[in-house]
Amino acid sequence: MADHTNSTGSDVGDVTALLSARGADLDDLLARAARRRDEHLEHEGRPGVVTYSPKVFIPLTRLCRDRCHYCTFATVPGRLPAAYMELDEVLAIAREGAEQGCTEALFTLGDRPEARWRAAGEWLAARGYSSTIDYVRAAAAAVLAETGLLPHLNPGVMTPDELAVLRPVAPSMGMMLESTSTLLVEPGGAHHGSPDKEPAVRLQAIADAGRARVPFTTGVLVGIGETRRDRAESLIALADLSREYGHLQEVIVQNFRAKPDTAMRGEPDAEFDEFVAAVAVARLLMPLGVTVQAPPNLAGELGDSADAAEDQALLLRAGIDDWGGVSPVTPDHVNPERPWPGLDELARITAKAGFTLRPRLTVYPRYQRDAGWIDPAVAPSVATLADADGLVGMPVAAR
Ligand SMILES: O=c1nc2n(C[C@H](O)[C@H](O)[C@H](O)CO)c3cc(O)ccc3cc-2c(=O)[nH]1
Ligand SMILES: C[C@H]1O[C@@H](n2cnc3c(N)ncnc32)[C@H](O)[C@@H]1O
Ligand code: MET
Ligand code: SF4
Repeated sequence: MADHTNSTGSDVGDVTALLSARGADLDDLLARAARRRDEHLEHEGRPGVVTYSPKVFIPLTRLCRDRCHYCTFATVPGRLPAAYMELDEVLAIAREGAEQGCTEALFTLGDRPEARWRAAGEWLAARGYSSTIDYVRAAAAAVLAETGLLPHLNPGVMTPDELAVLRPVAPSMGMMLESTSTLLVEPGGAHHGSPDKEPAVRLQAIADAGRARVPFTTGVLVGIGETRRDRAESLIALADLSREYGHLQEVIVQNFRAKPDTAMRGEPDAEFDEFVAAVAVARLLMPLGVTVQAPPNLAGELGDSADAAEDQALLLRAGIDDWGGVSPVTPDHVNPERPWPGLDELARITAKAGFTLRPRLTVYPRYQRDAGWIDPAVAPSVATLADADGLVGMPVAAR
């Protein structure tokens, strides 16, 4: 096999060419991707169904040892009331989510802040936690026990030991690959100063999650300075990991949106056609059974709901089958300037494209059906929320 051909036979050059499709070629690409999505939904036993996860967002800590140039989430101790949220604050958000019909508690946080910030280490030590991951475990266990919401853990790079510790308190976890580009870690690149964004480290962590049999969410961030070829390599790498371990339940294709207070504030947002082509290529490369997700709140010009609706329709044409977590309670703390569309609006746009919008759990139906994916300690919590299809049954508050 030639160097440029990966193990599953996708040629990096061919995939790169697909990513540059425009005009009639882009229309063809989208049509192929849409057919593949329909085949995927048929394969999963839910034809015509596009999903979302009703969630609350729990930003357990906004301190981080990394310095991604696009990120507005990470900050310094002086700008925060405390290094971490207290357990009662976490539970208050989860309880409100339960009342509003949410089934997911998304824990998204900075990577290993205690390695950089004294305030983080002190906060943890004062409460008897040995690390951020140790506190994530405690907070997820409390949410599960007190509210029934299912934790989806997105704490950055996890070691095999950490995956093992977290598995009993969460039916699913995730971490974006972002990109396989090593250039981004060099001076001037978006990942310079972010040791956890080293591509080899991230690929290893995703493989480790597969070996630990954790239903896993990953994806790529489009428009952070990577080339089309990098993007092709990134998506091929994810398809390969999916084939090897079977743990990739969903691949997120997320478009970079410049934030005012970040190093990349002056960079243009990802061009939408460029992004949509990446969504379609992700769909064509992933094995059947892998969901392709794009967030609805990063579509369209800020504040222009007609434009957002147009972009969302384009994402459905490009083969997505899921909108990710959408919250009636909390903002998207990663993209705080971008509010969630209302669920009625999202259902309308989804219906206009010919699909039914349905809520799902953090862990997809096939991982509930197949043995060995969900830890016995958390399986009853999943079963309580799931309907016969493995999607959301009754809202938590109604139980
Ligand atoms: O609201 C957000 N949710 C994000 N999610 C959550 C996602 O929308 C859902 O929680 C998952 O689909 C699980 O249901 C992520 C989850 C991951 O595992 C990895 C990355 C992300 C990124 C975001 C994000 O930027 N904003
Ligand atoms: C949680 C995930 O959010 C994504 N993320 C972080 N910052 C931005 C941004 N400015 N625009 C879009 N996505 C972003 C990264 O992919 C990260 O892994
Ligand atoms: C706001 S990013 C949240 C998760 C983690 N810090 C990562 O980048 O992977
Ligand atoms: S994107 Fe994640 S890892 Fe990077 S600085 Fe922000 S919180 Fe830290």
